[in-house]
Amino acid sequence: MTKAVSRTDPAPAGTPALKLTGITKTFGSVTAVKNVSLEIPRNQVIGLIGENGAGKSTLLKILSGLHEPDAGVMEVHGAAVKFRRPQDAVAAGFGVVHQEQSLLTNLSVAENIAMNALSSKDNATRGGWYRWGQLNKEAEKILAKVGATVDPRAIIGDLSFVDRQMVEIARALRVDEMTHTAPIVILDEPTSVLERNETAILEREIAELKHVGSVIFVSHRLDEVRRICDRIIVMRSGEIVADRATEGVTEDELFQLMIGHAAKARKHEVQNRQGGEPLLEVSGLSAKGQFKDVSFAVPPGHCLAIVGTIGSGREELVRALFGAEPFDAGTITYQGSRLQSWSAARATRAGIGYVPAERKTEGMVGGFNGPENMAIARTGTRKLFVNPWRERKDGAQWFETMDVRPRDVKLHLSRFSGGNQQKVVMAKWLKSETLKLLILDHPLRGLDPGAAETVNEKIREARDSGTAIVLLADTLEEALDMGDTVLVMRDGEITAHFDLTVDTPTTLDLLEKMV
Ligand SMILES: Nc1ncnc2c1ncn2[C@@H]1O[C@H](COP(=O)(O)OP(=O)(O)OP(=O)(O)O)[C@@H](O)[C@H]1O
Repeated sequence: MTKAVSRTDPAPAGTPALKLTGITKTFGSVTAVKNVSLEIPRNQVIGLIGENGAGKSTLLKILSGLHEPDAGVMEVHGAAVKFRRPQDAVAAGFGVVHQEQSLLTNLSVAENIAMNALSSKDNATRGGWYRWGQLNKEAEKILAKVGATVDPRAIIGDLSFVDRQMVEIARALRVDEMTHTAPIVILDEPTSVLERNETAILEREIAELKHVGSVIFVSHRLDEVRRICDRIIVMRSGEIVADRATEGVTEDELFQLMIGHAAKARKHEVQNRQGGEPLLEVSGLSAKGQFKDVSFAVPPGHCLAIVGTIGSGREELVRALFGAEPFDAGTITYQGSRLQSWSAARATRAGIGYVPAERKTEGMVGGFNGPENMAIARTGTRKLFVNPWRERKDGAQWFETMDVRPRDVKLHLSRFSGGNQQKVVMAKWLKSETLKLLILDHPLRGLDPGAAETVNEKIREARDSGTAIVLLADTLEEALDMGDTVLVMRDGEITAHFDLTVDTPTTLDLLEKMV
């Protein structure tokens, strides 16, 4: 049961929007959130950071009514609350924007925004009929509040990714209209799938949000957290280890607070790895409406980074290289042979690995444990004849190498934090002895800076031992750091090709060719 809090019954001035005292949540032997106490005032943007598995998602799930804490007290605008289901959290004024977008792409903006309300009784319907005029008007009002200029009648599927994200935020804010409570908006890595230039737009909008309510912002990008947030809370092993005003705290300090030791920045030195027969050669490759006339070559032991905004066609291109999507003109030559009929199963048999961005749906099986996931055979099923003891021993070694936490090889992958799942998906490919080409679609997405460095190190090791890498990086800095060559794509075409052994482009040079 949730005690309703309303603007007509305001809490005394200075009462925090949210107060947690001694919140604890345990799963079996793991205490994911340990005795957490914090206060969030109205009209502040709070950053929540921590390593993979630090307990951020669990805390957010408690705030959004998905988990009940084992102990502790939650107060919203001065009143104690207990959330048993997500609707209780919505009724108390919590709006959540999850990591993965949850909009229905075939419905309009207004319909999606209203959906938050349609499950509860409000004035969106009368006598069972939706009042479209009213829904559109309300959507327009809420969108204006977040400064978005999206047409409420537009179909979600036609919008850019950033616009969709704005609709997600507007929808989260809908709780304000429903409950007349200053909302507490939770943004769980809302920028992790955005390119830097798109992030800038969202950053401005988030800064605006604090005039309406309070914001809890989770991100692994420390520079972004520093720019957007007034205060930064650091979690480590389920506990709050620091709560700092943003002013005067540096990225290095934040990093140290998160992991407990100093960063080991290591700049990638581009060596001249050119030369030798290309392992992969793409010539005039086209797929209608996705990419056009794409040509490049990748020798063994070479990393090709491809940058571009959403809609540049680079995701579709790499999926075509892996045989997961068709192409209708041009040629792919691999190990000297022109590919005739190509499929993901053939690609895998030929030593090509692919780590998809959508790892939850394509990269892992949540109901298998870590070693089982790493042993998944090419067809997506487990091998028929496995030695379970070996599988587990091998898995345990990779858990160590990739620093997967917890080191529990029996635990189903669905029970791991997002970042730790990503490490297992990466290990699955990196451990393959027959790997010749590794295609990585946003391999660092969701990883904390320490884990990202570990994964990059493993990618470099694979490259140095002769594996060719095609990388869709999360950031331009990452593309420049990891790539030997950088290709820029815009609207399906290659707009620039930088050979980093001779060219020294800046992120701005890349950006110019992207937009
Ligand atoms: N349903 C569950 N069952 C068992 N253990 C869980 C469950 N959910 C989370 N955990 C464990 O709780 C700990 C905290 O996980 P949580 O997902 O909150 O981390 P996080 O900080 O959000 O990490 P990330 O940045 O990787 O998303 C981890 O050790 C995780 O394995």
